[in-house]
Amino acid sequence: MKVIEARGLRKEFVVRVKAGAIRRQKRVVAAVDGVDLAIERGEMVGYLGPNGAGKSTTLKMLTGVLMPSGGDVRVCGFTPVPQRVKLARRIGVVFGQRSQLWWDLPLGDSFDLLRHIYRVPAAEHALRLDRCRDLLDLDAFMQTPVRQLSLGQRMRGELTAALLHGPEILFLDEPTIGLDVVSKQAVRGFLAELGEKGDTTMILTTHDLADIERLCQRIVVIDHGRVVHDGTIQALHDRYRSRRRVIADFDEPIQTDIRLPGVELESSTGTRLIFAVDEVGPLISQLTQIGSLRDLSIAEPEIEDVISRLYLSS
Ligand SMILES: Nc1ncnc2c1ncn2[C@@H]1O[C@H](COP(=O)(O)OP(=O)(O)OP(=O)(O)O)[C@@H](O)[C@H]1O
Repeated sequence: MKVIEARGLRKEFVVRVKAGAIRRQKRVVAAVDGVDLAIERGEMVGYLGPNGAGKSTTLKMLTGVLMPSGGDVRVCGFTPVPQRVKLARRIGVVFGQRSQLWWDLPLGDSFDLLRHIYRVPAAEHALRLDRCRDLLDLDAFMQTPVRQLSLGQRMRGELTAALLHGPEILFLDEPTIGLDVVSKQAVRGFLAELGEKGDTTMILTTHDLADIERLCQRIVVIDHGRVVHDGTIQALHDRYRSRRRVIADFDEPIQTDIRLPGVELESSTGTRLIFAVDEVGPLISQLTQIGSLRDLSIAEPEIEDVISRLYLSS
């Protein structure tokens, strides 16, 4: 069952641009320019794109914060802006840059208030909160006013706040931005576990590709407001012919003129040779013949490489 369906989704903004020394002219820019999106229940989708590509604007339209300029959109069967109140009960939102907590109240009091706002039965609320307290280690700062929390603590609080009413879809805009390594791992681990249960759909924007590798089976890449890729990470590697790297270290400085189909020498620095390869086997048998091999490692293609190539080419 599809929980998000968008066809030709579009958002235009009117901006003022310089036209001469003093004069400013109005110009219409399409931040989102005809996006089609169909997301099934339980999917975890990474929504990627360079700065200004239109990611946040899309999420704002899907969550009922912004009115689209064109196209059709349904989320959980609702049209987001006119049915925003009904939709709010079915979705959870975490915008890394903004808070849904009460700054002056202890974190735990924000959770109580949210229970009343969403009218969640006490037992259900307690069950979900217990789980978050446990998995996100909240106990040490439940009584701390939100304004005194560190960013990592606050983000764990934000995630909890977004989940207490049991949403079907979780929208996450940069959920790990600015977090240290440990907090990032805690947040990713928590989201991965939530995703594995299969009843929460997640759509997440991030510039941290480790989030995507850990969490998303599918990625949608947007640039200049248009979708330029929609599929698995593997499909992206296939499309851009991402190749594995073979790193060979020799006991003595070495030069080689190995020529094999699908093998390219990327760098040669003294005792180290680095190759980009389609197939590892034939190269390795040649390497063992040309010198005394000290160490050999094979690196899988980096998602960063392929995404940056995609941004550059679109
Ligand atoms: N309220 C607004 N008024 C005018 N232009 C806007 C407004 N909001 C966004 N834009 C423009 O729309 C485009 C898309 O912005 P958006 O915030 O959706 O990008 P993004 O992909 O989320 O970027 P980032 O990765 O930097 O957060 C940008 O060019 C931005 O300047």
